[in-house]
Amino acid sequence: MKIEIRPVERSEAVDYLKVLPYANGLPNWEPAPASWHGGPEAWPPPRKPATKQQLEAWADEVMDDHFHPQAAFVDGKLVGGSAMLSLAITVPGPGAVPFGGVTATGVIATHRRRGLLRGMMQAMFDEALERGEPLAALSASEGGIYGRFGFLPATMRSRWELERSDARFIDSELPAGSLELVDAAAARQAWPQIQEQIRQLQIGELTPQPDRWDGLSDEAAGTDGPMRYLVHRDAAGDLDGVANFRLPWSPSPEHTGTLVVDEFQALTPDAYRAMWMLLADFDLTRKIIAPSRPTDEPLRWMLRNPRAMRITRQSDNLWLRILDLPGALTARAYDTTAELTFAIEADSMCPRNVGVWRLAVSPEGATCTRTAMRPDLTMDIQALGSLYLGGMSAAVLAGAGRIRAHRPGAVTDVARVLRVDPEPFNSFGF
Ligand SMILES: CC(=O)SCCNC(=O)CCNC(=O)[C@H](O)C(C)(C)COP(=O)(O)OP(=O)(O)OC[C@H]1O[C@@H](n2cnc3c(N)ncnc32)[C@H](O)[C@@H]1OP(=O)(O)O
Repeated sequence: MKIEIRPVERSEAVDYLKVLPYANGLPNWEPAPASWHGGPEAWPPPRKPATKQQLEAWADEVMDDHFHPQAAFVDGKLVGGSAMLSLAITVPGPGAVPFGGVTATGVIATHRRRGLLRGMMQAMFDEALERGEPLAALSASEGGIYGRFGFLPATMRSRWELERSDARFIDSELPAGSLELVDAAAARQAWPQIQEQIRQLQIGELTPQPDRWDGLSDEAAGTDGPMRYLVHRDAAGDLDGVANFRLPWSPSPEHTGTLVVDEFQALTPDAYRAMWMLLADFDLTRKIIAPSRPTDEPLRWMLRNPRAMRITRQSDNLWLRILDLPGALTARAYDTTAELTFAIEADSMCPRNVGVWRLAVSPEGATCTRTAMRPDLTMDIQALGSLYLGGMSAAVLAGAGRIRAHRPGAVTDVARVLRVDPEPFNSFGF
């Protein structure tokens, strides 16, 4: 049996797509909005296998400059594929760091558990390092697969519900500014404007694909009901918030009167408050559901009864992997002056990360160099990826045995250096 792992050529791109679940009409994404919103939609959603024409069109897309597909061949037959998408993520600073986003991954059932994904992952890590991307990231289809490749969650997300009758606010006065329901064409214009400003402010947010909002429409899709679009303008008339929401139709009474907020971004606390005050008290609805939101949602603290906002699901969101340790740690900013020495004992896929490192940070910048000093702590490479954006608690990772302190206070020092507020969040995947 001859195994070959190498980049995909255009003549092989349709074969590459055919090993991926979505090309076969299978669900390939566990936490899809439909399953999260808990509405009447069947799960998995019905999907048709891709047509010949669709496959050819996608094949052209996968040869794009930002998409880097790898394939596994066994005795000359393409049996597995995985790809990295060159993207950027907002890090503390703020600034954006390029990363390789792992996506479109599958190995056919007869060839699984033989190391083919591991081989493709190694090839993608090596290519990302050559392109100068110090990080890799992904959304995981299953939680048990990607830890062994050095990934761990760095952002989380929550699904919550609120009964409309409980949506009473501590301050019921609407902030200055105006709300407007707009059509899809206006929403397609509003989203890139708002998202670009959010991206610069929100740690963990990703650079969107240029066509990200092309699909917004006023037409109904299945039982979902048509998407509705809400925008907010400040007192000067400048756009500062946008939301997409639906009122799903259903023959079953328990699903009627639900308002689902699929996307929501606000640039200011006033826009945030005004938009939620409208959406949470929408006539002819009984319940509001937000399927994918940051875990530190301020709306809870706008309510007279904070307990009324019920988290019904919490999940990992973006999994991060440090490929180039000094490159990654010096690419983000720090608002404190401190020094940390830490050891990474093992990293078989990126061996240059192994060693004892001295990280010296200040608001002016950071250096990260190898040192012969005794480390303050030892951590695994997964823990460092999880801590990198500032959202994960060092104490929790120490409690889990992923960080071992060699002097008192070392774990608290890591938290002081890396932690951010509010929590990092990416509002979409790839
Ligand atoms: C980022 C994304 O794109 S998410 C989408 C991922 N795709 C899917 O889930 C589609 C269905 N699954 C598949 O196609 C395949 O099982 C893949 C792509 C997930 C894994 O491909 P494989 O070639 O079988 O993985 P490979 O053999 O390299 O596995 C490496 C290790 O992961 C383990 N592993 C692989 N898949 C799984 C799994 N689903 N659950 C638990 N462990 C797994 C293997 O046992 C192996 O363990 P070891 O290193 O301890 O020996």
